[in-house]
Amino acid sequence: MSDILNKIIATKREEVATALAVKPLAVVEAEAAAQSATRDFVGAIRNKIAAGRPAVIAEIKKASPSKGVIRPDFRPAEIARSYEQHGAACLSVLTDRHYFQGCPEYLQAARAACALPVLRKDFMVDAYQVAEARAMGADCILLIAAALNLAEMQALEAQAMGYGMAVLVEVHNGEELDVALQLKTPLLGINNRNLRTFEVTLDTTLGLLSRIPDDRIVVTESGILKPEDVALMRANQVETFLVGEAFMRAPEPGVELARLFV
Ligand SMILES: O=C(O)c1ccccc1NCC(=O)[C@H](O)[C@H](O)COP(=O)(O)O
Repeated sequence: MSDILNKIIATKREEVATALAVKPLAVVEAEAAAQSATRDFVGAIRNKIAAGRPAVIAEIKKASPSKGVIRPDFRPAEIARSYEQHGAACLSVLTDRHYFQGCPEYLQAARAACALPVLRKDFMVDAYQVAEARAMGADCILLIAAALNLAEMQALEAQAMGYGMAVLVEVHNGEELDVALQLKTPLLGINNRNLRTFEVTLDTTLGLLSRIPDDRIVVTESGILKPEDVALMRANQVETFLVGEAFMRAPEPGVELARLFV
């Protein structure tokens, strides 16, 4: 249990146990079922690509384990509006409190401020969190292959899809990719950041590309900082991007989105 990903996963299991004692799963499931319809996360990405534009999943995060506080003056609703105004396809909102200084209320505020579909960016280890994600309004969840086995991912994927949510499955190496490709979701994220060492290289995406079937949408995640990074990915037919830090450090995040993705 020494690396950060293992620590985060251990914290998540504790959080679920605590939450279950306060609010039973059946109650959260009822809240999830009472939510209004999901927004089409995959459709929003496909529409951008069909229009010849890169599809940007624009992240809203205050802090991270590798970078500390990134955006001290943090206003999720304003950021969401700025992203929408400047052409984001979707949002990704950190809801983890302990490591990212996020919370469910940030997701709710961001989603209420715009019409974009929203990913609950958190570390899913239990069915309880999937129900919670829908109950807070999320349109998509993240499954990290480094943190789950195939049976766990399949069960969480089926549950999410049962709620009408999309699933972004995330890998960092070929072994994880082999497992992830057994899921149904078309959204295949390649995280350029090693979540155990924090090392970031875009070669991670480039190295796995040839192994991904054409029916998947590759999402390159982390470390996209400048127009040259975007150009490199697009030259390799990667058209979907998950970007956080570069936008979060800019005075107006949407303006930076437009600058990076000209
Ligand atoms: O970013 C971290 O420090 C981190 C540590 C442990 C687990 C996950 C972590 N980050 C999540 C992400 O991968 C990023 O938020 C996302 O891909 C955006 O990356 P960036 O554009 O580099 O902010």
